[in-house]
Amino acid sequence: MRFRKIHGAGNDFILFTDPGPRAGTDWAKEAERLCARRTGVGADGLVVSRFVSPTSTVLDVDCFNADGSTATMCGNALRCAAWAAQCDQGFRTMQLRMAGVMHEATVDADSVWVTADVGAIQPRVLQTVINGRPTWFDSAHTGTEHVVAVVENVDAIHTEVVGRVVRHHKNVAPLGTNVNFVQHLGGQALKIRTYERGVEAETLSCGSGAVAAVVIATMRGLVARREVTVHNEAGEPLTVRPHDDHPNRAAWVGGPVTQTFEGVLA
Ligand SMILES: N[C@H](CCC[C@H](N)C(=O)O)C(=O)O
Repeated sequence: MRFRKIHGAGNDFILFTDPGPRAGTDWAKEAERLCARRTGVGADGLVVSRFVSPTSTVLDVDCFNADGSTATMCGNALRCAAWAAQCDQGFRTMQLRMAGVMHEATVDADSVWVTADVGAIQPRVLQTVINGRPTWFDSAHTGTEHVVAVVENVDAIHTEVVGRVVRHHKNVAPLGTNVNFVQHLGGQALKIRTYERGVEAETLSCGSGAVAAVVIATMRGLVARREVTVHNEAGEPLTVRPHDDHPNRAAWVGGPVTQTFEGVLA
């Protein structure tokens, strides 16, 4: 079976495009096996993308985290699936359905954009001590669970240590959460580090996390409600801007997509 190894601004995936019916495939188990960095292909997640019909521009996209859990939303996986569809079929705009939610996508020369729904926001959902300082996290649902702490310097944080504690905090049980640390760089620019649930590690970028960061930074008055650049560990920033038709309920997130290689499973 052929696959693409592809990343959206450093968030890397094993992507299967139109893999046929494959009725017996346990994709969750395959995600765990193939995402393993040493014994598999290595990735943050496994993505299966299928056109709903041969003539349609609608794709069904399933995303599994490296631990086999299902991601209800993954902005970077959607961006990678849209890039691949453009590459294979030539469509520049399409719709992508993930976990029953429809997303729009646009493929430009150097960026791939997808929409993320913005749901409930809960200020001060939990507090923990970071480097001796009590720090609040706000939550923002952007298709999946995210909490965001605004800090002075994201580079001073032991992301994996704090991320793991917050991810399991009783106030976000039983689902847990993705954990974002955000620094305001001034103007319309943020810097982010994300600990991802399901990968159980820091990833180099996170689309829905970038949207959550912008939602919280806007709520706190740090940035204005227009385009924001979100710098990440990959050094490949994502751009987040409000959706033109319903700016309070959805955002576009865009940035680079890179195919690293294609392969055939043994
Ligand atoms: N990296 C993803 C989010 C994955 C979410 C996943 N970790 C979960 O909540 O299950 C993104 O680009 O939006």
